Amino acid sequence: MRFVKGHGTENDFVILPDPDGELELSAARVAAMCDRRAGIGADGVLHVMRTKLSPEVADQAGEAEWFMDYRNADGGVAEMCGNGVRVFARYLVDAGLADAGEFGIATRGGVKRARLAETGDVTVEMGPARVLGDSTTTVTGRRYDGVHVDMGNPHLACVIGDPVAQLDLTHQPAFDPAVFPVGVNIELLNPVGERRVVMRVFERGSGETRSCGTGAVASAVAAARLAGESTGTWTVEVLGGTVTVTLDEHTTYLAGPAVLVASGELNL
Ligand SMILES: N[C@@H](CCC[C@H](N)C(=O)O)C(=O)O
Repeated sequence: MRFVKGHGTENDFVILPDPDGELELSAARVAAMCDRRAGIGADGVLHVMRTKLSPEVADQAGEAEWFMDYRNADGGVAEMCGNGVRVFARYLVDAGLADAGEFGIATRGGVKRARLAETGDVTVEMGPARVLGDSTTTVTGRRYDGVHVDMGNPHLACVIGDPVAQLDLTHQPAFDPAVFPVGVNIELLNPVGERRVVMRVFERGSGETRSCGTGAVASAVAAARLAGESTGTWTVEVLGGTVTVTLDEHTTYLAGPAVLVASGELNL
């Protein structure tokens, strides 16, 4: 079967075009594709299906022809992926499945509108960031306070005093399963200037990744709260580059590069 490989600030994905939903995408198959030694290697899979043929999101078909069925590297299903939507939009336009400009993409977290700029950047309206309270995480024995932010998927965004560059994120940071019964994506961040933060992330289902779009929005929300702000544009530096997050009163936007790097035939 045909695949494309792409990334958004080095959050990388295997894209699987399957318009009519013929592919049996088991968790084991996804995990095998995402394996960085025995497979193609990726943080997740973007399964491309027609919205109207996907019962989970068929109600979004009037606003979005294509459904981004997102899977984490461990094979688990996720509601949303911010960098994934940006790469998915780039793929749809390159494959001739959508016209450049603005269009909707169906996700388990609702329809997201994407816009491609001539520079190659893709901006996505991510919808409102819902702040649901506070919680904590523990990384190598140190406890950090954070904000629980729902971006369609769950986040705990922690503004910390320690430099994030020095953190060991090779193991799952501890979190409160009563607050996050289906797991959580954990962001750790330092403010480094006017509306500018450095972020690292440990993603549910993938481990530490080099970027996370929904996590960048959650981080901007946490940093803005600390600064006593609720709107504005924030620059989020991640290991794989830089993304821009705009918070307005009713919604949020994520912008940054989205590139396709390879395509080929997958031996199932
Ligand atoms: N990297 C993504 C988020 C992918 C899903 C996440 N791991 C989850 O399980 O919620 C992004 O760019 O937002």
